[in-house]
Amino acid sequence: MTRAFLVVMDSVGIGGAPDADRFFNGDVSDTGANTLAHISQACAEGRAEDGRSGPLCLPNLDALGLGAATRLASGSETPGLEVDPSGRWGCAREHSLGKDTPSGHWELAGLPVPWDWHYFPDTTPTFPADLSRAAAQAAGTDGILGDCHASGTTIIADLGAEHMRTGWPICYTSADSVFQIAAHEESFGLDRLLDMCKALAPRLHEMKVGRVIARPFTGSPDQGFTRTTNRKDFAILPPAPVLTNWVQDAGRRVHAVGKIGDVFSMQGIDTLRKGSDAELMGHLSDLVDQAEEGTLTFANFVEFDSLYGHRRDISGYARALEWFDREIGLILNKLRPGDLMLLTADHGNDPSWIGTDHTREQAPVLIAGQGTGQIGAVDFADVAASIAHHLNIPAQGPGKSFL
Ligand SMILES: O=P(O)(O)O[C@H]1O[C@H](CO)[C@@H](O)[C@H]1O
Ligand SMILES: [Mn+2]
Ligand SMILES: [Mn+2]
Repeated sequence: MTRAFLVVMDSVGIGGAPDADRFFNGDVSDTGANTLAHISQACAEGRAEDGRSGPLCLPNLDALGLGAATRLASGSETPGLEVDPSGRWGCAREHSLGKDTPSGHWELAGLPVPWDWHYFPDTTPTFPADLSRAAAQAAGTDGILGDCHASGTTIIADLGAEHMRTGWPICYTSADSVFQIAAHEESFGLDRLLDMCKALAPRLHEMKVGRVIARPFTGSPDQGFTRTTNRKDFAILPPAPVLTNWVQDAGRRVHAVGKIGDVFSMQGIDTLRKGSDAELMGHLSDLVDQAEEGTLTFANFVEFDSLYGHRRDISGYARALEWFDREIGLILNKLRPGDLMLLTADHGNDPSWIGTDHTREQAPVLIAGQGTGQIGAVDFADVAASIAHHLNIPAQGPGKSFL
């Protein structure tokens, strides 16, 4: 028996999506977006010097094949990431029609999304009137604030004071299929916000809106407002069994780390560990020490995306990558013979790109513990099939093992 560790570096895309021209940030298509390559180029050119300096330094990820995978996916230069890989490596493309977290994770788990998500138009108001009324009713207020496309940090800066004065929840969306509700943890109440999201979720899921997301924040008009880590996503249930179910159905256990619990609505998950990315790294390290033979550990590190990609903060994204590289190096050293650790991403979020939304890109596939060599260009669903193959359990869906 062996163990598998599937680690999603949220939004660490490597460019080259063949269908990028069908995805947009505002009016601009995602053709040419490349999260990793553009960060490495900015670092090499001295354009990412805030809290760090010089060329992007990712020796552990590059040794696994990150630079090589980026060049394979997109042909882009990756200054600073130039070694010959000693891991198994390749790039993966997504087929689902969304470029968000559920689409990416479900497809990596073997289930390309079989429907078109519902998106709200980039108009104000963005929500149909009956939905806004239902949201106000769920909050017990006379109305809602926002009702538009927005960046989550900008909208609480703009509307946080009015929210505290009126008590009305701030409802907004993005280029993703999401209904987000921001509310103050104390003045509005965290439990009340979570109850409101839970009450609205079935109606939105019925419309094929992928997620209702609680976005609690703290602070004051004088001091400014800050989001807390009590974010919670209420996602549509996957419509068919996914990797986590396959593993459980074979009598094995599944350990989830981070937002994996929310993304799969806890389907097929035995244990869940949450926290900041720094805390999640500790949980992943503990699981490498303790996870039982035959188990799957499935982790997501979200802060690349939430703190830096959406905020278009190149230096911050580079710092996060360099931190992750140092930490994962320590964990890779602890893998046991036969273990597999596969690092990948669910979509891109190029911090040098226009707008604040995700970017359609290919994902890296970096495999530790299973020898050296190129796996080439594969599909997201092949990741699930390969992990099932490694664990010696039956797979479902369209994926084919590259191991
Ligand atoms: O700007 P914030 O609130 O971080 O929102 C971002 O987070 C959402 C869910 O991951 C995305 O759809 C994007 O809009
Ligand atoms: Mn994501
Ligand atoms: Mn995101």
